[in-house]
Amino acid sequence: MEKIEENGSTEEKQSLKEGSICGYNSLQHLLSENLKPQLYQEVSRLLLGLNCGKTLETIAVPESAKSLSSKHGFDLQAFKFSADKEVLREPRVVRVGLIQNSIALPTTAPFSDQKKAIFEKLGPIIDAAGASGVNILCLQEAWMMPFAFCTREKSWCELAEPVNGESTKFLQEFACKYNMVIVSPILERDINHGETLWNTAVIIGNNGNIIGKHRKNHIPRVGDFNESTYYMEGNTGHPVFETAYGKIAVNICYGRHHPLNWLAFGLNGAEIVFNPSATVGELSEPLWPIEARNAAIANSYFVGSINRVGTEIFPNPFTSGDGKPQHSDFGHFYGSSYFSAPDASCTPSLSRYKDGLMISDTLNPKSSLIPCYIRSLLKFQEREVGRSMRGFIVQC
Ligand SMILES: NC(=O)NCCC(=O)O
Repeated sequence: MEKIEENGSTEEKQSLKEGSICGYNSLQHLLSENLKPQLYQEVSRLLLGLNCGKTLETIAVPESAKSLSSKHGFDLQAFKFSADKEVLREPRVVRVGLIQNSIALPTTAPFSDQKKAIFEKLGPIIDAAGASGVNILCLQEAWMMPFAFCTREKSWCELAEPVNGESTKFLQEFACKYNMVIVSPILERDINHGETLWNTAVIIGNNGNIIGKHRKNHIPRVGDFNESTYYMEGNTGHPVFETAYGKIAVNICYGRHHPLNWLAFGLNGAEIVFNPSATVGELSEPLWPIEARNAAIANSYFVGSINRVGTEIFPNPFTSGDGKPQHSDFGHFYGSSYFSAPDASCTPSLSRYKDGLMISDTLNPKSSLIPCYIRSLLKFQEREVGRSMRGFIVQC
């Protein structure tokens, strides 16, 4: 996107409207457009780290994925984390995808139309992931609905679905078509237990089978994020799911602020942990590039962080008991999805305001040649902390 005119106030208004940073779609874009190439390289080295001593390599995606991205206007980026080759084992490369998206219709549209429009919008992005050979794909938190929890209105509960509901069925087709594991974070209605609502990630296997589910461990009660009106604190512990491509776990949104969540998933053997989120600039943007990346370093696994995009405006203004005037939106969901690796390197982030697909090749993080920054600490954690915690952890 072109930078808009130098006039501060016009720039500011435009940025607020679309969610850009002064006209740029990401911090990396802002820096690359304004710094001399050599300076940008240095800043990038410090901001994103180096993988095997080098800037992270990009990978080629097929023309069909590129044309889906330009036709449907979503950001598409693809990278490859490397490691030294082992002599006795082939590398186990897992191609992972993250999707961020805005809602597709105004929140005043009939619920069924809203959901259908999100399905339609996601189809081409999932197709691009499939065409690019993605093995494991993760969507954003509560991807099948607007993030209505701020409103505290009961009607939005209607959008909740059973684990094997409409959204799962929609994704099962893609899982089969592309032999792809899909992590689908939804608002769950537990029809077998009094219709209790949960914030749940459904793990769909590469044959379209349901491998399992994980329910969000920690509910935010911060400003507009009073989500406890809608769903319960999860009761699934810290499961790790054995998929055809590797062991994965899901630390849903607010759970990323709690180091023990990350540790527990690591102790249970996760190789890749996803953090599907819905979070806004004012609240968490300075934390966003730090927490997941730190978790990858501290626990020696890869992390895929996903945040939704856009500003969602609700029909009835609401307050959140925080003394602030009533308002009709949460703020801007700033996207910026990215991957982090155990050696402290990370990808640039996706756009701050556009839908996007981030692809990255990861390697078996337990391989002795993955440049983990603190491998010995992980061993210590497994031995000392694991001994005392294992009893509490639900193993899949
Ligand atoms: N959905 C959710 O857990 N939001 C929390 C926002 C944050 O802490 O970044």
